[in-house]
Amino acid sequence: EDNSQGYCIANEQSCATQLEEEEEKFIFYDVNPPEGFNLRRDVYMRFAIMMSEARKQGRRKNWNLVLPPWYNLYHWKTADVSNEPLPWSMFFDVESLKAFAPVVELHELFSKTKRKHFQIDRLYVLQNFPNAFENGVFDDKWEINTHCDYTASFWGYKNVTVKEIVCVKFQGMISKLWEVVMQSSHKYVMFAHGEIPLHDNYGSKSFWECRKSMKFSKKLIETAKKYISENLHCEGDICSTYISVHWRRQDFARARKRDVPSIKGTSTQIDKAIKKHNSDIVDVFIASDAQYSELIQLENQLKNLGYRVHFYSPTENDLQELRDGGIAIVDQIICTHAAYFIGTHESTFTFRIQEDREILGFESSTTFNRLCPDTGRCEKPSKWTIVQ
Ligand SMILES: C[C@@H]1O[C@H](OP(=O)(O)OP(=O)(O)OC[C@H]2O[C@@H](n3cnc4c(=O)[nH]c(N)nc43)[C@H](O)[C@@H]2O)[C@@H](O)[C@H](O)[C@@H]1O
Repeated sequence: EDNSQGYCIANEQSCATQLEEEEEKFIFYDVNPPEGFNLRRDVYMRFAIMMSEARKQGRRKNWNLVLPPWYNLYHWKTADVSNEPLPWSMFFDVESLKAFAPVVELHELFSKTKRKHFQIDRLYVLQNFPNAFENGVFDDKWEINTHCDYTASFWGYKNVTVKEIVCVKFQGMISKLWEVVMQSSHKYVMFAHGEIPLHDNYGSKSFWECRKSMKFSKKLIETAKKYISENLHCEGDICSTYISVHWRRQDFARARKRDVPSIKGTSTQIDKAIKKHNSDIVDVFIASDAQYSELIQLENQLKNLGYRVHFYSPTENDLQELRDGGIAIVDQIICTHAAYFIGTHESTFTFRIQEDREILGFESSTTFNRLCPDTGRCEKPSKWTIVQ
């Protein structure tokens, strides 16, 4: 450092450039490939809060978080939509994210550095400790693991590589990750398995501030609002005209039979909930990943009970423009504005809808409701209410 300062005095122009370069550092992260979109949103929040809390404390002001492009998500199955890495602006209002934490899109960084080939200095591969409760306690801790085997992939970019890979066993709060970051003076540091570090304070004031900053893109909001206005006859944020259901099927219907109802059980529960909440409601909006044949069965059963059933069915054009990820968000926004919402047990897709309803100010009894299995126990959903 002394040397570089000496150089700076001798040559002011490069001094400025050099210091500026030294100031800006970047954290990249990635998430376990099979994880879905809505868990990834929570992982983002952990990193964004880590950055913003450090800044609030007047520390690490030169560090920025690189938003990992959305690439090749397991649940995005529309085959004929081209499979390229998507920026966050496809789904979110990035200016709003930036107002909460120092984040940058990967393509912004590419254009800033003007390089054809981008090399990350060090990649830390996070791993779980084999025994989280060693000696009966869950301590926050980390340690370098010399047994390390990892094939890195960088959101589909062939021109991104890494100089050095280090495996780190990690458990505990994400703020502890700064200790790992500060191991070196590198400029570009990446974490794989970003889902391993936990929130410092789940449900705290800064949690909700970050959550509020995760506004969806204008395009997605407009698409959902147009659908609500045309099909569900509501113009405002808090609609009284329809109820919404997130009916998660696929792997949930196969592997979580004890948590989810049959198709018949679903229609019976929806009918019961409407009668209890407001028997004047006839419009039911269903968001689902179910197969077409299952949707038709549910629709017929609800029709027989006297309801009008609505699904958001994108046109080919919508699908090309919004992609699977955007279509799912439109479903979520429509669910968010309903008079009453029923979700699926332990689905992060449902959790994100519940959070948005908290932000809009719905009565929590209209939000924290779930579909129960046809028989057996049905635990009430946890109420993660907003902290202002
Ligand atoms: C058991 C776990 O469940 C986790 O799912 P869970 O939390 O529901 O929620 P997500 O993590 O978002 O993953 C489910 C994905 O399935 C699609 N999907 C689910 N429900 C709907 C819907 O109502 N409408 C539309 N359009 N799409 C839907 C969507 O792509 C969504 O991101 C998975 O991420 C994990 O990989 C694992 O399978």
